Amino acid sequence: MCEINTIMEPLTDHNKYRILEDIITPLGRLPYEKQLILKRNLVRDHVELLTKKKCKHSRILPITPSPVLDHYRNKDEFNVHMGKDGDPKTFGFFTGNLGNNSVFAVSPTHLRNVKPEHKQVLQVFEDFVRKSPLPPCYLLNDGGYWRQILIRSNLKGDIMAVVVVHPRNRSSEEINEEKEQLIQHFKDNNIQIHSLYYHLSEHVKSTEKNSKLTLIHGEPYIYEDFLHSKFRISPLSFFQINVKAAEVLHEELLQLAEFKNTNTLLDLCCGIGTFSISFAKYVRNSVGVEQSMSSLNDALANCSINNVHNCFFTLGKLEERLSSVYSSLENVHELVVVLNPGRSGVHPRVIQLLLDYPLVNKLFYISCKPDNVSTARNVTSLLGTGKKKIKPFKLKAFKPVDLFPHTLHYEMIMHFER
Ligand SMILES: C[S@@+](CC[C@H](N)C(=O)[O-])C[C@H]1O[C@@H](n2cnc3c(N)ncnc32)[C@H](O)[C@@H]1O
Repeated sequence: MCEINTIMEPLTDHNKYRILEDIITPLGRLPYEKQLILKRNLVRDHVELLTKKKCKHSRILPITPSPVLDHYRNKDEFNVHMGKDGDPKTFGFFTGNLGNNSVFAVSPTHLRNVKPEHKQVLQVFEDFVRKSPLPPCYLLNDGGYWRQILIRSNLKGDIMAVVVVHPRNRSSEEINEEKEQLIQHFKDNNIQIHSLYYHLSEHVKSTEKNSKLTLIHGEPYIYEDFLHSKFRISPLSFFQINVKAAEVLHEELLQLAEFKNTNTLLDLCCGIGTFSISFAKYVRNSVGVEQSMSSLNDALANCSINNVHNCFFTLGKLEERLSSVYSSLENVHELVVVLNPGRSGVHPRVIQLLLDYPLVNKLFYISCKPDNVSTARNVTSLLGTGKKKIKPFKLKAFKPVDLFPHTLHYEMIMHFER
């Protein structure tokens, strides 16, 4: 599924790159110091929204800047649509207005947060698709084939690409021929792809559960050096997009958490295990919960790669697994919870389970979208349900970290205790 960036100004072939910059990197023309001042004010607004103006501003710690400003995105999804120049096989971000049927794909060429290597892979892939006799797929029922390319990379420059196509009723011979030609095309253009996958998907949102992902060239994984560990990343696993700033986020959390070697860390929404594994040496043990099989398998592999033996991981949705995780905990003295869900927060049941469990007294809620309504609901519930028997949490501090320079986004660590 792809987001459409709605615009007011009519899009033309001349203004398309500027408009895309204004949408994706709206702060990009300001010096970084000014961007941080603006974000500081944004953080205050969000804190007022989250706490209904009840929080003292002194609890808001200064925003930590990102150590890298440009070309930091290690993952991009480019979808196909009509280009403003009339080319029906244009890959990029969708811009326009669904209401009057004027959606166009605009190439990321001018975006300063996108890596040049990603732009180059995209360009070579788009050339291939434009020469292909197979049509683009804008809608699931339009008979088209080419849909999307997902490009990710590590700091070393290894590239992983996932080409998403709609198989229709094309024969496997025809699809295999397309795959071979694509591999050859990348070689002919001197593009080295470390891992090249093909994803046959008949669904709006292509996931590991609903459709088949096949490695067609190279190695199955890329690896990233992160803090003092090494992390395996599968094509559909979550990994923070700005690696160097994510390291800063982990360091900030480490300072706030003041872990003791008697602590058990509950790493909720643990992804490929970066919190558990990075903090393994500071705590007695940790338990991670994650709903994505691909991320969880990476987390397990990452423990062995890093020789870590005190982290345990369990697969499932938090709202379904948390009670049994509590039951499995043995000799726990002090729990520290790190909850790091996606932009829409967690199910209210998760918050209730956290409130109900007497050993949860220190909790860090990390959000990339603190102004989201569901996140705000999660925070409000943690601060008090109105039920007398349940002790609510207090907010000790807000620590924003800028993971997304030039955009209006940042990560917020919210420190709760009771
Ligand atoms: C923002 S990512 C954070 C991952 C990890 N903490 C990190 O920093 O790399 C959110 C993760 O939560 C997982 N997730 C989202 N909702 C979940 C749920 N209800 N139960 C378990 N995991 C969930 C997603 O699959 C994703 O891997």
